[in-house]
Amino acid sequence: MPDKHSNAPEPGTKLGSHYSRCFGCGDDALGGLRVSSTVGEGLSVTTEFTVTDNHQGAPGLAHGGLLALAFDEALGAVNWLIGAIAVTGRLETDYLMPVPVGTTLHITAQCDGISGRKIYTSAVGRLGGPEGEAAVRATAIFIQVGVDHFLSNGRLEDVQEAMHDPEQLRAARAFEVNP
Ligand SMILES: CCCCC/C=C\C/C=C\C/C=C\C/C=C\CCCC(=O)SCCNC(=O)CCNC(=O)[C@H](O)C(C)(C)COP(=O)(O)OP(=O)(O)OC[C@H]1O[C@@H](n2cnc3c(N)ncnc32)[C@H](O)[C@@H]1OP(=O)(O)O
Repeated sequence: MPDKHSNAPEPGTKLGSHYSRCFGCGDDALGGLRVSSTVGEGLSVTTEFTVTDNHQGAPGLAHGGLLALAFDEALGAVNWLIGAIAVTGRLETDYLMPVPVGTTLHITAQCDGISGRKIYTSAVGRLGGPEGEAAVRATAIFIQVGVDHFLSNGRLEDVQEAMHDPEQLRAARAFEVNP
């Protein structure tokens, strides 16, 4: 297990968005999920995702791909706690129960271990409250990358815009990154 980063936020802290145009958590992403994660105990976070009319895959039911997105976001937020910049290498989801429109999925995500650049994470999403029945489970492997991953692969105009966004700089500082 990795150590918690010395500058990791305290339990109960809302992490905010890591990028304002992120379709999972950003305020500037049209139609995005806008989920936010809160630091939990140890190397865990909690994330709530309320399913709306816009998230349907079948009548009245959430689309599995959007649920996977919410989990990608929750699992990715765990990396804040260990101060690692990482991208999703693998994401696996188990859909245990249908998730109806109007319900809130209470996701708890945690770090399970680290090996070289690989960060192993897992999460469960419950309906009806944080102690409710498990509806979705997910595991993911994040791969640690340097900031050059974004600088050399991202679209230049978006990278430049992000570098002038004070919120992005705040997120980058949390990772001791100087963009
Ligand atoms: C402009 C300033 C930006 C500043 C940013 C600042 C802060 C960022 C902050 C915040 C983050 C906070 C929250 C995040 C919330 C949500 C996150 C969403 C994340 C995403 O949504 S992100 C998009 C989807 N994601 C991709 O777009 C990845 C595309 N991909 C690649 O870019 C490469 O593929 C890469 C880099 C993954 C690896 O490439 P590579 O060449 O660097 O490394 P290599 O292949 O050598 O692998 C090294 C070791 O990882 C193992 N490994 C590799 N791939 C694996 C896989 N798929 N499954 C299992 N293990 C895998 C190997 O087996 C080896 O393991 P071993 O060492 O044991 O052999």
